[in-house]
Parts: sequence; structure tokens; C-alpha cells
Amino acid sequence: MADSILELKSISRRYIQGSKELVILNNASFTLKRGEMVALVAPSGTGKSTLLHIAGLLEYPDGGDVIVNGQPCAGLSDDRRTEIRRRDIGFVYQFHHLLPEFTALENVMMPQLIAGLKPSEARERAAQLLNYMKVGKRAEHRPAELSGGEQQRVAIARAVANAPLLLLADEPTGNLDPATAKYVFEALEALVRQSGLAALIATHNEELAARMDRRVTLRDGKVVELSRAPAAGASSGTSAAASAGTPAAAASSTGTSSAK
Ligand SMILES: Nc1ncnc2c1ncn2[C@@H]1O[C@H](COP(=O)(O)OP(=O)(O)OP(=O)(O)O)[C@@H](O)[C@H]1O
Repeated sequence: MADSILELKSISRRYIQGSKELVILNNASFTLKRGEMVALVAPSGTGKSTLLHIAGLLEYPDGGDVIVNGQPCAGLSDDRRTEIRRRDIGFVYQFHHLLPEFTALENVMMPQLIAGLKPSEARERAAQLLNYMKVGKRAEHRPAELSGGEQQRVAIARAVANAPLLLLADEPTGNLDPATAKYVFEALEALVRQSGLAALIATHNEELAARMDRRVTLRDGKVVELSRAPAAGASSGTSAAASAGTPAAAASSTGTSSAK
């Protein structure tokens, strides 16, 4: 397993808007190590979502490369990119994007079933994750029957269902009131810290950003370090497969975690 879970190397991305070319990312480089939790704090419209989508292999850059757990992704087929994304990357959005016709439990089972896990194992793992996110009692409810904070906690459980190495979150608490945002963030933080995941989290919430190991911003299309706090989770030596008793460890023991 590589020490750097995510490396962005000289990423460029331009958009054409009418007759104008907007340079959003301009040789942007960034490295996220195992166990690191990094806040991406930047004004609206500067390219946070663009960066996260490129890092999550959901969008292609115009130039540069994304390296996930040592694997350079430029030039890979769409199928191979999808495989890496499903196995190694979890994504949380500002809006939950849960499937409305399925229960919370089924939503968390879904990625595991797609990955080929047996339904009984996927169910057990999903129930465990929902309990961990303190939303276990709502397992049989559909998204419309859940509060915004509960929906986001289910969405976080779903994002880590296949024990990814990397969690990318695009303003995961941006749609919640301050108290709920704090509660949801604390659940997310506990999950990240205990499983040894690497996480890059875009947020406008300075209080939550200050709790992470590092804060970066986007300036002139580049990733720039804002400050460095003591990296509480960065050097613990834990890994998604190694921390006994955590949801991630449970996943690796059920075989959803690949040889990472
Ligand atoms: N598909 C697209 N075509 C043209 N322009 C785009 C496209 N996607 C994004 N943009 C532009 O690129 C810029 C960066 O967008 P992006 O969504 O990455 O910003 P952001 O920092 O995440 O903003 P917010 O905090 O408001 O979500 C914006 O000016 C946006 O209008």
C-alpha cells in the first residue's frame, strides 16, 4: 500500500463559458497521506467541487495526473477508473443523494452488493455502519422519513461501505443547521480517525476546518497550504484494514477490502 493515498500532479482544468475560457485549476498539485484529514476551504466558485470530482475520478483533468494509492490514472480505461473509484474512493455530497425508494439499510447495502458481497454480509456490515453513525434505529426508514442530519449520516455510512482508502466530501454539512452540522461532522471525524482513512473535505465552516490536520485553499488555480496543526491522525500507523473493531476492519474481514 502506498504512503500517499492521493496525489494530484499538475492538474489543469478549464471550462469554456460562452466566448470566455475559465482556468479553474492551473498546475494544481496536492498530496494526501494515509490517515490524514484535510480541509479544503475556499470561496464559492474557485473550483473545490471541480478538484474533488477530478480527485474522485468522476471528471477528467485537461492535464496532469491523479494517483490513487500509487496507481497513476491518466490513460486508464473508463472501466478501470470505475473499478478504482468503487474500490478505493468514497464520496459524500452536500445533498445526500440516497436512493429514495430504498431504506437506509438498503442504501448502505447497495455498493457492497455491486462489489459482489453476499446479501447477508452486506446487511450485517450496513447495520453495523448505521449503528456506528448513530442512525441504526432508522435503518428501515426511507430517506424522506429521515431528518437532514440523519440522511447525511446514512450517506456517510454508504460512502465507506466498501472500506475505501480515500474519502472525498463536498460540503457534507453545508446543508445543515450549525448544531446538526457539528454532530454529523463529529460522527464523520470519528469514523475517519478510527478507520485510518485519508479524507479531503471541502467546507465553508471554519470551526470544523480547524479540527482537521491541515487546511488548504485554492488560489489562482493552485492548492495552497493555509496552516498546519499537529496531525492527530496522520502518524498513528492505523490503516483501513488494521484497526481492529472499527467498521473498516469489519469490512476487510468480510472481504470487501481489496489487497491494498
Ligand atoms: N461544466 C462546467 N462548465 C462551465 N463552467 C463550469 C462547469 N463546472 C463548473 N464551472 C465553473 O467553474 C467554477 C468552479 O466551479 P466549482 O463548482 O468547482 O466551484 P466551488 O468552489 O465548488 O463552488 P461552491 O463553493 O459554490 O460549490 C465556477 O465558476 C463554475 O461556474
